[in-house]
Amino acid sequence: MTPKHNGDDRESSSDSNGLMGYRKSWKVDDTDDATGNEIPIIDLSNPNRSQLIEQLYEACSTWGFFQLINHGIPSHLLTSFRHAMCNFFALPYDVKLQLKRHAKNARGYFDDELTKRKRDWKEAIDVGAPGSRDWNLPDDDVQNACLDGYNQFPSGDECPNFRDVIVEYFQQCSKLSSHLARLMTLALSGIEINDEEIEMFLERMEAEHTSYLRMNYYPPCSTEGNNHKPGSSGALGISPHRDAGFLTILLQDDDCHSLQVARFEDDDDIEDDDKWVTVHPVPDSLTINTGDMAMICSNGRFRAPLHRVLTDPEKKRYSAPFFYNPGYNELIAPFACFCKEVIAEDLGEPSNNDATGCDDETNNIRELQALKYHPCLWGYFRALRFAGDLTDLGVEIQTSHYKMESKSSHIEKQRRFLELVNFEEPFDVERYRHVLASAEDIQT
Ligand SMILES: O=C(O)CCC(=O)C(=O)O
Ligand SMILES: [Fe+2]
Repeated sequence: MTPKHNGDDRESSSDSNGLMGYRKSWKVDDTDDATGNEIPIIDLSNPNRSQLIEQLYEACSTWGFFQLINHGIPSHLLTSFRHAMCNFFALPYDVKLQLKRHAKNARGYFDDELTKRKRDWKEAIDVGAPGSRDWNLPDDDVQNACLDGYNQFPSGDECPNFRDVIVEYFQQCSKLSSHLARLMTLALSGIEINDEEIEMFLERMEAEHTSYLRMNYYPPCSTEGNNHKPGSSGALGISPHRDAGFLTILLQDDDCHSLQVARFEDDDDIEDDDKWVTVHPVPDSLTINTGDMAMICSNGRFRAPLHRVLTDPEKKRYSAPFFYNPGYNELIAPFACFCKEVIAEDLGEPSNNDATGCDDETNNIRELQALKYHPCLWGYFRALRFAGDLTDLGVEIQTSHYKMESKSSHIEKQRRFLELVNFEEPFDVERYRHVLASAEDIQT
C-alpha cells in the first residue's frame, strides 16, 4: 500500500468540528497490495509457552508491532466499546468542548494535538487511571487528582452508558497489559521465571500504573483538487512518533486501515513512502506495540517503533490505543541482569555489575551488554510530553536524550524535578518552568 500525497498548497476545507487550517493531505491508496501482513500475528492462547515467548521476542525486537489474537477481551465488550466511541464523537461540538483538556488537566477531549510539533487531523478523548484507583469515587474527587489530572466524562444523559463501558474496557486492557508485560520480560530473559528485580518492577507497574486510554476519531480529510506529490509533508492523522510508555494495546478500525509502521531504523528515511508498512488489522485482533520505556528496560533489545496514521479522503476512522505506563515515580533503567554496568540509586555514574549474566540460578539466556541508557523518570518524561502536546516547547523529549553518550540536560533536570514534584497534584507547566526550561532543550 502506498501513501499518496496531495501536493498543492490550498488549505483543506474546515471540518464541521473545527479541524481547520491544514495544507495538503496524505491519503491511502487502496489499490496497492497489502504488504502489512508481514506484521506478526501472535496467538495468546498458544499452549506452547516457550514458542509464544519466542514469538514475542522476535516481534518486539524486530517490528515492535504485532497483532494479538485470542487475547481474552470478550468480543461483546469490543462491540459496545466501539459503539460508545462513535456515540461520543457524534455529540455536538460544544458538548465535547466542555470536556476539553487544558494546561492543568491532561485528560479530556481535544482536537488540537501536536505530534512532533505538527497538528494532527483528528479528535480524541483521554481517560486515565484515577489517582485513587477507585472508579467508584466521583471523577473530580480530590483523591483522584494525579500528574495527568482527572477524568472528564460526558453526562449519562448526553452519552448513556459511556462511562460504564469505558471503565470496563479500561480494566480489561490493564489486566491484559500486565499479562503481556510479564510475557515480554520473560521473552527478554528467555526463561520461565523472571529475576527478582524484574518481578518487582512488574508488580510495581501493575499496582501503580498511570495508563490512559485514548479514543481517536479521524474525520475524512477532503483532498479534492490536490495533486499527489510523494515525499512532501502534508496533513497526517498522526505524524510519525513512538509511544512513550511500556506497551500499547490498540483497537483499530475494521474498515479504514491507515496505521503505518516504519520498516527503517534511521529517522532520515521518514519521507520515503516505500519504507512505511500498513498494519491491516486481523479480524478480532488487538494491535500491540512496544513503547519507549520497554526499549529502555530491555537496554535497546526491544524496539519502540516509529508509526504514523494517514488521512483518508472518504472514510471516517475510529481507533483506541491503551497506553500501559509505569508509575510516575518509577526510574526506568535497563534491567541489571542484562547489563555489564549498573547505575546507583542516586542516579550517579555507572559502576560494574556483579551480575554474571547467563547465571546458573535463573538460566538467563541473554549475554550481558554494555549499558545503553541512563535511568529515565517516567513522571518527568510524561510531564514534558504532555506540556509539549499543549504548547510548542521546542525539541520534544526522546529516549535518545537518555543514551549513555548523550550530553542532554534532562538527566540533571529530572533529578531537580523529582525533588520538587508532587505526583498527587495535576502537572502545571508554569510552576515547573524554572526547572524544566533550559536554552538548549526548551524554548520559553
Ligand atoms: O490510530 C491509530 O491506529 C494509532 C494511534 C496512535 O498511534 C497513537 O494515538 O499514539
Ligand atoms: Fe502511537
